[in-house]
Amino acid sequence: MASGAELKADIAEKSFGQNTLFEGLRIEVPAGQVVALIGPSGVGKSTVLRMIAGIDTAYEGRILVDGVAPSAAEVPGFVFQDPRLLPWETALGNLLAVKPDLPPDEGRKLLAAVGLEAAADLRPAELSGGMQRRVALARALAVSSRLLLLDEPFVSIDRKLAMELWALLAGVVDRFGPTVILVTHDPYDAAALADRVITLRGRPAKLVDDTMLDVPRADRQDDLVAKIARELDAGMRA
Ligand SMILES: Nc1ncnc2c1ncn2[C@@H]1O[C@H](COP(=O)(O)OP(=O)(O)OP(=O)(O)O)[C@@H](O)[C@H]1O
Repeated sequence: MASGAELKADIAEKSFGQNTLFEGLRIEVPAGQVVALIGPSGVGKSTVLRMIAGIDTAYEGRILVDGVAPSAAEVPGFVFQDPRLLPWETALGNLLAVKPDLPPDEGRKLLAAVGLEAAADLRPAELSGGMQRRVALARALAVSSRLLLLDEPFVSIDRKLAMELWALLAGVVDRFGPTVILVTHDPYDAAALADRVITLRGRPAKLVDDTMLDVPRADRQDDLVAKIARELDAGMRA
């Protein structure tokens, strides 16, 4: 199994005009860790992801992915709030669109890993919303199984579907071992999935909490997830 990427972010300053989002924010993530980055809307979570991905380079400081700048590192897999699939491509075609050299058999295996072996040749309009989100996850894995950046992938879906997707993502993590940064404002996502939860708050945003969740993911029953989520929520608001 390929190991996940190692991340080191030392952001001296990140501003949009007069709006200083970060001043002295340091986050280090060892290979293969699943980190949930939580905090209120507008605190700067998505901006952190864009900087790690090398999409946003307008900051002072240094981000290293496996010891090199994001622009020189392997492109990460990105999952957005909405699946953003190409409507004219099949599920498999959507994987090949971002990774043209992916052998189709490998693409089918990735789709099978997210439970879509029978849907590889269907177009997005023929897929349910949950299935489209699975394709988006398989597409991210097609790009990289070493670093997955997930930006609110469970937002605006009901809890039942979110729980299905949590289980799916947990399976992907167990199988492929990527480093994952999961941005969410919902502490339930973090409680269900993360090894570690980092809470950001304020403007400029500070790292106000950094907690390891010691109970293995597979052993977190619903009531424990709810309890951890309540504690995280209280910490986010404190
Ligand atoms: N391209 C941009 N130009 C100017 N301001 C921006 C830009 N991108 C983000 N911001 C501002 O930076 C702040 C943080 O935005 P960001 O999207 O990173 O927050 P977030 O924590 O991910 O919020 P949400 O949970 O609502 O997505 C916000 O005040 C936003 O308006």
